[in-house]
Amino acid sequence: CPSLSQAADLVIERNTACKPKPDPSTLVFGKQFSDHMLTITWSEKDGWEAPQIKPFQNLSLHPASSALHYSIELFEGMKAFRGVDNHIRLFRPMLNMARMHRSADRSCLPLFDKGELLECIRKLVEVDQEWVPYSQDASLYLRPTFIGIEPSLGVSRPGRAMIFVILGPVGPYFATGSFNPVSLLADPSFVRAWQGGVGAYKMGGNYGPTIAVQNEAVKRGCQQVLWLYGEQEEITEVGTMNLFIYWTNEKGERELVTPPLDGIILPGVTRQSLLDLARDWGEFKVTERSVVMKELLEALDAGRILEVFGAGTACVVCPVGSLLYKGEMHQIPTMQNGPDLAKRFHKELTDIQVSARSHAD
Ligand SMILES: Cc1ncc(COP(=O)(O)O)c(C=O)c1O
Repeated sequence: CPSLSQAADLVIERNTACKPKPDPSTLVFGKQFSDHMLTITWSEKDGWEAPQIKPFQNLSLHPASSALHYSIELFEGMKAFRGVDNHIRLFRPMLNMARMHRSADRSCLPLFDKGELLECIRKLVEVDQEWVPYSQDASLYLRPTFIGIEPSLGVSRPGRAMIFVILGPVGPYFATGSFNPVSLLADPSFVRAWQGGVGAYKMGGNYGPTIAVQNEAVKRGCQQVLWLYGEQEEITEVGTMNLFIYWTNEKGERELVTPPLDGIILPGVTRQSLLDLARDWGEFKVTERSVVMKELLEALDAGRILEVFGAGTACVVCPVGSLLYKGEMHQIPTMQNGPDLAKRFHKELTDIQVSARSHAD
């Protein structure tokens, strides 16, 4: 980085009109924001400017800004938790910084120092620490965002850019006690990402076009989209979650399978964490490989599927109960085979998030 933005240079302007904090039981994802935000601007000419923490406010952008025209935009999604010991912790944040760095590189946005950015984010969370809910069911969602703000309509590498980070409290994905399986639409006529594309990067441009497909899923009585890929109909990921299948494989072994990081799926922090936990337990085979629709349906028919679930920051783990494929609804026995692996992962991960146990990368 030509001129490194340093956390030590942070300028903090405190908000003198802080808002009342919402009741954690009434939170709706993405609608409430805290009192402060972090901004760091960059220009080709001057490099990174001193990071600023300032009152939460609107951005003022040139209408030709490249983020608005060519989707030169990327983001991250991560959470801060208030632990049982009242300490506030981020969950494996360096994995998010590393993913953000890769997305920046692929977006032709300037590279940044991951450790320094994380320090600025930590400081922001400290300034807004009262926004981290005093509840083990709720958390503070962090949305680091990186945009091209080049004031020019030329389709080229932006000469100006801005990182900003906003925060908002979020409630539990599942209402207390419920862990309801979702239904998925698997329709091969829709494609989210492809080989050589940018599916592995968290760019805004990957998400906007999925909304119409999500609406189609709801129209057909499903809650989420299972994205398939290619002639073989490889199973890739679900909505904004990575996918896991727990089954008895063709050799008769108990196995947890998840699609590989082959450039099509997002390398999820939760995905990595489940793989780490399962390998640590050593109780069943853990495999990263692609599974095609035909294999999944054959295994279902043969009664070999134990559980199917999604994994992501929002829900941690989300059980899948049915699959609508070519007009036929297939039931998946997740949560019916006990002991439930999805539930065990959910408990283990949420316990780590609110405890003083290691959060090491
Ligand atoms: C497309 C997609 N896949 C998977 C995930 C899960 O990633 P993570 O566990 O890092 O939240 C997300 C959410 O960020 C996502 O948007």
